[in-house]
Amino acid sequence: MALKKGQDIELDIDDAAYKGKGIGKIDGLAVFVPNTTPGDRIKARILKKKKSYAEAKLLEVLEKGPYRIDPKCQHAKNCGGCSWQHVSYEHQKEFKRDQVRDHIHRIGGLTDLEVNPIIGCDLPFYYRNKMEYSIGHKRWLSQEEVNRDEYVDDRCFAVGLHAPGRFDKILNINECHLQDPISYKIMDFFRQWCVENNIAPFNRIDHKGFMRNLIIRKAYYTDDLMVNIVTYQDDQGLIEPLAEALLKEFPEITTIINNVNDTKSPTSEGRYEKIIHGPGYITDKIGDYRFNIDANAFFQTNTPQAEQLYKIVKDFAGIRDNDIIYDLYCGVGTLTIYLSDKAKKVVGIELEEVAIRNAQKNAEKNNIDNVSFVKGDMKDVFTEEISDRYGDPNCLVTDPPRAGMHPDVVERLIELKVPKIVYVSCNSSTMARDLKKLNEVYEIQDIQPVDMFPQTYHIETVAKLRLRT
Ligand SMILES: C[S@@+](CC[C@H](N)C(=O)[O-])C[C@H]1O[C@@H](n2cnc3c(N)ncnc32)[C@H](O)[C@@H]1O
Repeated sequence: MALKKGQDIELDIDDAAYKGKGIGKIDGLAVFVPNTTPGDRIKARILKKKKSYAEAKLLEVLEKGPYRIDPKCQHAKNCGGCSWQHVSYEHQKEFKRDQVRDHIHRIGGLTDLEVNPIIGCDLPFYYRNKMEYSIGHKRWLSQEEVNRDEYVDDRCFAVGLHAPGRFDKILNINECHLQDPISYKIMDFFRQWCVENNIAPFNRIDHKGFMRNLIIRKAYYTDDLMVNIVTYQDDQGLIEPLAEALLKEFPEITTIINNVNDTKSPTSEGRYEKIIHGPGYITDKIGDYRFNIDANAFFQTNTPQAEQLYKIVKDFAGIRDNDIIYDLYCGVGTLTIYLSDKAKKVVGIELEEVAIRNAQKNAEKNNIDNVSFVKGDMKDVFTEEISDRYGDPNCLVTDPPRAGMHPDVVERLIELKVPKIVYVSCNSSTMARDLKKLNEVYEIQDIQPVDMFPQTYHIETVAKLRLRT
């Protein structure tokens, strides 16, 4: 049967594909369908047809597969935030491990290597320490509303998450189970207050309006709770009564910030910020170290699981007293600092100026004096010059962004012949590509997936490498 765009089909889902989609086959052609799980029999509509695959949207589950459960959240079907809430957590973990194994074997060519069972999260919900809600003047319609085939007014003060792939439409939510429930309660109160007080949502098309984002950060180990209101103008006459109302309703709030982004750029980081209440930051902990987290600072979003991840990195690094460790792509230096207690010296390298400044502040706050930070693009700064300044590393940790390491950086690692390497990755496909090359010189001894983001398809993987003798 020749499939066509717009055609409705019935399909058995046989496997879980990358990015949380289910996959079934029609006449040998793979069809990818979000919100499905192996064992489901479904009705779906073809959205895209290519030579070697098709993409479809779910219309109806005709028979539920054995892994399917009812999602906790009423928005799960329409929200891009969670792609696997309809799958039991036990099976989410299995699917994630299968994905890592598939990448390591198929892309990395390391077919003899087994992948360890995934380290799951004790808290499969309410684990995020930060939620960034977007505000818009139009809401995303649910599938049911679209199917009703009648006009629905989508204009409103919408607060929630962006609809998948849309910068101008917001899925207007009133619950989200990824952060402590106080987060969506604050969001709900905030929306109601703005509507009652005629505050205009920011319109991303004509760049008019006032409210742009609401960001909530809640520390895991302390009671610190930050509300960061991102606006298009600096108008304290509007912000102050809102802050007062928030503090009256939620006395748990420890700090309120107003970030003013008066540019057209969609970023939630303001050109400047004002502290409306409290110290302007929250404090959280990883291991024995404390970190002050500003409104715009990066911090690992799942605090207890970041600690699990760092413990594995430390274990795979097998640190000795005299080790000089390089921490490539160090971000704000949390891992650099975590690794510093036993090593002689740890050198963090990172592209972003602001992250480097935060890393230095974090080291000072924790009284750590055996760490240094270098700013620059890895492919340009990770050179002999750094070795001349700090000594050749005998242990190296690398935690690149999703794209993996630049080929020049991989080449440099091959040249350097570091005795011990630990590779941390949020994208096992690019990690597998890099490991394939590194395998020429380094033996890949262990692959450990860690689930930092339950309900989503994201997965962290840690690999242990040793120089071949
Ligand atoms: C996955 S994060 C690292 C997180 C960090 N290891 C931690 O545990 O918090 C990747 C980091 O790489 C940085 N980065 C991205 N491209 C880079 C490049 N070309 N050179 C150096 N750093 C880069 C990003 O700014 C980001 O901080």
